[in-house]
Amino acid sequence: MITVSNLTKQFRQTVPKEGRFSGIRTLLARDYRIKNAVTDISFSIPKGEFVGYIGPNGAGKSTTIKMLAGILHPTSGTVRIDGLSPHRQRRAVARKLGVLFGQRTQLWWDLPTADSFDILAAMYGLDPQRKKDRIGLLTELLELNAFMATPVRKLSLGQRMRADIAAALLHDPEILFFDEPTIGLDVTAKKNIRGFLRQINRELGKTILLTTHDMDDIEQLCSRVIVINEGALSFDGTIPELRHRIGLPTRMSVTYKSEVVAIASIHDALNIHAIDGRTVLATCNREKMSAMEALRLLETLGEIEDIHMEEPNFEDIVHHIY
Ligand SMILES: Nc1ncnc2c1ncn2[C@@H]1O[C@H](COP(=O)(O)OP(=O)(O)OP(=O)(O)O)[C@@H](O)[C@H]1O
Repeated sequence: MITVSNLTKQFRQTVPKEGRFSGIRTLLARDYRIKNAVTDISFSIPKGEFVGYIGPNGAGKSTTIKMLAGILHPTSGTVRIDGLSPHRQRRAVARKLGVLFGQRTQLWWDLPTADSFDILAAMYGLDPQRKKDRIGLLTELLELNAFMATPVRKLSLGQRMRADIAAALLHDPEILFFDEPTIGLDVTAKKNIRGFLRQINRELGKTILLTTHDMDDIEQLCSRVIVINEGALSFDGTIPELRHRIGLPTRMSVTYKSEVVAIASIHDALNIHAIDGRTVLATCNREKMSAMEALRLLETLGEIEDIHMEEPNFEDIVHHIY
């Protein structure tokens, strides 16, 4: 459904001047440098998949999305959406795509929310019955009823995001690009938005590419994650595969019934980090040793009263790949 082959985007950036009147001199200067925002990335996304597209600030995520949506033209390489070029067949591709940029709204700020849907429906050429059906379905799905008559500028951020998601879905596109749909939301609003995104993928069968800095979004929603770093693709696979690749150890805190005698090491895959009276802090490499084996070895140090195990969290794993 989405095929990206050797995609590259370079920007020409002005080299800033230093010293007196640097602002004006930079404006007048003709010195440029080439910035490789996206370098030779390839991936394909089949219909119905929910893919997280992540990377640190400035990694090239928005630049990629803009090329996928036909807003930017690649320096080299190709993008195909159902076999079509987003840049050359922009209109046909626009019918297949819904795009949301969480930091900006595509709704009309001073108009009631419903009026924005009317304008968008006219732009997409929806006939009156189709428009009624689509707005009815999306109002129910995204719980928009309470604020359809409210001007967009008066909506809470969570309401505005729901209205923007509805706007992206109005023409019933097959593919959705969501760029930071949970940015700035409180925990409850985030949970709600995640619920809607899950429904849009699972119940409406839409293909979703999600960009976010919130790793809970990725962990809770995406079956696959693509990581981009300094413009280059650094990982493409499932979350368990990413955990396996980074292989961070499991942390264990063990409390014994009596004080533990200091010991340097028990096994290569089981590191003892600290012993404090009756408590031992250890890490276990789960690639090399099961939790049961670790427990058996820890039992050789004394009678265990309590044990607390902490799997590496997804944020730490991602931090290692960035
Ligand atoms: N129009 C432009 N002209 C020049 N450089 C640009 C332009 N757009 C983006 N860049 C540069 O390309 C790089 C990638 O930017 P991009 O916005 O794609 O990153 P991002 O991964 O979306 O970052 P963030 O998470 O901060 O939104 C950055 O170094 C950015 O400064």
